[in-house]
Amino acid sequence: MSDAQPPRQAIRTLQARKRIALIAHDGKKSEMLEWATRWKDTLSQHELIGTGTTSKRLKTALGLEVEGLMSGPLGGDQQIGARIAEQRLDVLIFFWDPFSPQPHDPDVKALLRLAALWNVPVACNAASADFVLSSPYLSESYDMSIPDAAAWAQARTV
Ligand SMILES: O=C(CO)COP(=O)(O)O
Repeated sequence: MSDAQPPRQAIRTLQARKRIALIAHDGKKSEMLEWATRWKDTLSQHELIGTGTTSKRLKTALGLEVEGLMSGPLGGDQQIGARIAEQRLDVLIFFWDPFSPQPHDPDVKALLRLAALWNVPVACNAASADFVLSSPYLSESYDMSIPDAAAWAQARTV
């Protein structure tokens, strides 16, 4: 077991207009479309990004503006993870499929780890996504605690 962890926390302020990632595994894509249809007006007030196929489906079916990254199995989850590490993502809505093993399972796990690490709000199903989108914090600025990366680098002696 390692006791290596960031020695203290820093504050990160999220702006009122959030950067929201939308991702759904194939078995969950229709559920995501149904959910996003219900929340279309709210979603359109924020900046949306998504993995390749999910973003394409949302754009085509709902006419939402969504920045499309790579498809998940081709590295899309890792691209979203990079946005989290760079503090360029505020909310993650990820309908992952508990019934289908994915070829890129390690990428999925890595993405969820980074979201947990950087204190990014995550919803992994429609009910939790309803809670996140109906939160008053979604349309306000919000101060959250994140690991202090500079203090971590300084404290490392290995
Ligand atoms: O596989 C995914 C997330 O792990 C989603 O990728 P697509 O949106 O390209 O289907």
